[in-house]
Parts: sequence; C-alpha cells; structure tokens
Amino acid sequence: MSKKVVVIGSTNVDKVLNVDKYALPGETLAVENHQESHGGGKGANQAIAAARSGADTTFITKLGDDEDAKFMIEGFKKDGMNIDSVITTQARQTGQAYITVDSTGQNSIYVYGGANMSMTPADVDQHEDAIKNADRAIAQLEIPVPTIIEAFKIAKKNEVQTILNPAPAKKLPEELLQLTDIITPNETEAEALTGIKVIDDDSMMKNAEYFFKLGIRMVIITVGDKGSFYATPASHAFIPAFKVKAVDTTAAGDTFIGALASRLDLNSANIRDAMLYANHASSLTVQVAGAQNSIPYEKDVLDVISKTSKTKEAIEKEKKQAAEYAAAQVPNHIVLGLGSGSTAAYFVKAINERIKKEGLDIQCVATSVGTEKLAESLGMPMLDVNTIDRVDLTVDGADAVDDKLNGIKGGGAALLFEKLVATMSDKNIWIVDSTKYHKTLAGQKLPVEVIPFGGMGVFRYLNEAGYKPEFRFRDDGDILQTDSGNYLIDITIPDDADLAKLAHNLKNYTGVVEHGLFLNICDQLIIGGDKVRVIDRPKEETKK
Ligand SMILES: O=C(CO)[C@H](O)[C@H](O)COP(=O)(O)O
Ligand SMILES: [K+]
Ligand SMILES: [Mg+2]
Repeated sequence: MSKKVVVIGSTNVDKVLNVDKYALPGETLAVENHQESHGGGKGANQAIAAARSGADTTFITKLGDDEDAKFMIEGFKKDGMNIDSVITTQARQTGQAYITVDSTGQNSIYVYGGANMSMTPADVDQHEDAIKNADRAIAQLEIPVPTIIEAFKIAKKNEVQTILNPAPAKKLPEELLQLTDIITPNETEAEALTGIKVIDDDSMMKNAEYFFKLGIRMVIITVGDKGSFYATPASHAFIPAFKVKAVDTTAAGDTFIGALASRLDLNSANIRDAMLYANHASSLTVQVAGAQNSIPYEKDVLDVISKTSKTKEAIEKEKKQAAEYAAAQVPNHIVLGLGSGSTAAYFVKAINERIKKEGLDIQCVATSVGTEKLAESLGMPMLDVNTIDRVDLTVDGADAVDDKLNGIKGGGAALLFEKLVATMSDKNIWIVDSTKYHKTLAGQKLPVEVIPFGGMGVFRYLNEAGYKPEFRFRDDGDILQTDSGNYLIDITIPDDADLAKLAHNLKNYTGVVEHGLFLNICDQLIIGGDKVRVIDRPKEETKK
C-alpha cells in the first residue's frame, strides 16, 4: 500500500554556469560551454524522490507565473506528482539558484528565494485538504517558518505524521519542534539546533535525547557518506552507507528523505528496512552528476537491493557448504558439541542426517537454548554439559576469524555457553561463509557479556576507554538478554589492539561475565564456497 506523502516546500530552478575560472570584479569572460537549467529546491527534490519511489505524492509549493514554473511543472507531472496544490503568484518569480562551477568543480551559489519565500500560512490553509488526506507531511527550511508551523498544525490536528528536514541549518522556534514527529538533520543541522557536536554514537544519542525532550518521537541523523543513525526512545542504530564511487552528492540528502518517507511504516516498525532502502537510494544519487536528474526510481533501488540480497542467498549457500563439509568429517563414537547460529544450524541438521542414516553412536551437547531446542526437535541424543568433563569435537560458527584462526563469537548472543563447551573440547572446528574471514579483527564488533546489575558501570569504563560501546537491543527495541539473563555490550576492536591484553582486561573487569574473543581455540576453519577452503591451526602453535 503506497504511502500518501504531502511535501510543503521550495522549488528552485538551478541555473548552472560552468566556467574555467571566476570573473574578477569588472572583468568580462567568454563562456564556451552550453548552459542549461536543472530542477532544484529541497522541497521539489524530496517530493520527486518520494514520487519516484512509489509514494502517492502531493506537492504544495509556490511558483511565479513564468517560464521556469512551466519547466518545473512539466517535470512534476512526468514524475506522477499531484500538482493541484501548486500555488502561482504574479508578485514573485519562481525561485532560482545561480550556481557557478569552475574547472576544479568548486561551486558558489546565489539563491533567489523568490516565490518560495512569499509562501504564507494563508496559502497553506487554502490547501488544508492536501495535508489532511496524507499519511505524512514533509517540510524543509527553504520557505518561511510560520508557514511550516501552519502546515504542521493542520497535520497534527488531522493525525498526519510530520517530518521536518531542518535544512538549511538554522535555529528554530520550539513551537515548530513540538509540532514535529520525525526530525531528519544532517550532522551540521543537528548541531545548529542542539549545540551538541556529532562525532560518535554517543553524541548522536545526546542529540536524539535533546529532541525527545521536545516530544519528537524519531530522530534520524544523516552522516554524509558514512550512513545514517536513527533513534526512538525505545531503540537506536547506525546503518552504514553503501560504499560507492561518489561523483556528485547533490540531492543525496533529499533523496534519502523522500525515499524513506515512501517506505517507513507509520508505526515505524520497519525502520531498519526503510533506512536500508533510503541508504541504497541515496547511494545511487551520488553516483550521477546533477540534482533531480540523479534521483533514482523505485525499480533502480529495488534492483540494487536484489543484487545485494542475491549475495545474501550466496552467503546462505556458503554457510550450508561449510556445514555439510564439516558434518561429513565427524568420526563415530564421540561426544559432539553443537554450535549456535545459522551456520551451526545447517551443521546440526546435516550431522543429524548422518546419525540417523548411518546409525552413528554420537552423544551431543548444545551450546545454547536455541541449539538445544533444534537438536531435541530432531530427536538427537543429548547430554547435559554438567554431567561430562570433556567433549571430543565441537563444531560452531563464528562472526569474524583472522588469519591466525583467532575469532569473535557472540553475534548470536550465545558466547558464554559456546566458550564453556569450546574450552572443554579436544578439538574445535569453525564453519563460516566467506564474509567472516578477515586479515585482522581490528574494527570488528566484539560482544562483552555483563551482568545486568552494574552493566552501566562497565559501559562507562568501555566508553571512557574509547571502545565505542553499545548495549545490544532486540529488533523489537527491548534490551537483549542472553540465555543466562545477562546483557551484551558490543564494542569496536581498536586498530592497534593487542587481542590477548584486551581479552585479559575485559575478563578482569568486575561485572564482565565473558567476552566474544576466542583466542587459541579454533583448530580448523572451514570456509564455505563451491570450493570449500580448510585452514588448520599451524601444528607448532600449541593451544595455550
Ligand atoms: O557465536 C555465535 C553465537 O553467539 C554464532 O556462532 C556466530 O554468531 C555465527 O553465527 P552465524 O553463523 O549465524 O553468522
Ligand atoms: K547527484
Ligand atoms: Mg551472525
């Protein structure tokens, strides 16, 4: 069901002058290149982005009675936008931006607000229905603030969600912020409003808390080519941008917002997917020079998503290949540790097939409640880990493994039981897809399991030590609890980390139960693929 979006905002015609160099005062320079006009304006860009992503889009904007207006309206109609609420004035020209770009790509812009800056609350009142009939209303700061306030008042009165893109950056009256449900600043715009510099997750959270206090329910901070952060009082996360070759970032921010508005459910339940969609959309915009012409259509975004999700299918295939390869190697008459996570689940099913078909004499030990449930549902013979003192072989997944077979586990929140079983196993085999194998673990996320009481103390220690800690939340926004009822704090492994020292320091900190660094544990790594790769721990390296 496509979202009904109304955009109340600006339209500019960008007149671009490509020159070799800027003319000095009094100087006259001939300009060779052909000059053309492009559509622009944050309102128009965001309306176009929403419309091209399939939203049922109505645009309330004010244009002069001139050629530029005709040029823009043609474009709006081509994008299937509802233009019944475009207001025409004789008193001002359509907004224009005079952009001079020199041979180095450096640009300077003069913006003539024109009709945009003459849009009044009365203009908006005349198009009250266009707002009333929408699911959500979006505004930016290229039209007068009192006009936005009027539009948002109508929206709130009619339970229409309000999204404020506070660009270009400036201070705003609390009245407007209190009428805003979702605010979408970039890092500079956020700082202009809150005075809190955006440098890391913590400062993004502080910005979010500032807006929550005003009654704003969701804060989205776009951080250039790094990605975008979202926060509601219940949950938050940073969604990294997709690494692409950026040619021209113009309209990337506007694309993100229009695309997000076309996807985000009104109860925000699909926030992660909507953010991923919007990140994909703006990653396409930056790869094309220009503004509105570079804003992608829904099918382009879905194409790039299906390409990445195809790798998702490829990854699942590799997990299965690694798991089935490992299952085929398991000897008879042993006590077998069953790992946790999606790759280990393929292994459990594969070894269960062998036990049934070949009548193998294998007793199993689970490394999590999830695996125990899976094994029992398959009728596998289980042992209670407290009744044995050793395991012959454990086969488990991993989140990241380096070229010394040191690894990180705990992505699936089972690290404590996994480490218990791994350390009592004579042999540990890890099964992974190719995205898990890295030269080094630096920069990877490392889970630290802490007791709930006092977890904040550990968080503060990790924060002060510069590990960028984040409590792990479930997708429904509640804090995650492990099988043992503990919390997980994910930290980032610093580039120059001494893993043994890091493991030692973490383990020794009061309140830390265990961490996800598994050093000198893995004896053999099996990496899935059409050609499975098997890497053994070098013989001379005795397990300490
Ligand atoms: O350590 C684990 C659970 O705590 C998992 O083995 C690890 O997260 C890998 O899981 P997956 O195979 O699903 O990527
Ligand atoms: K662009
Ligand atoms: Mg995982």
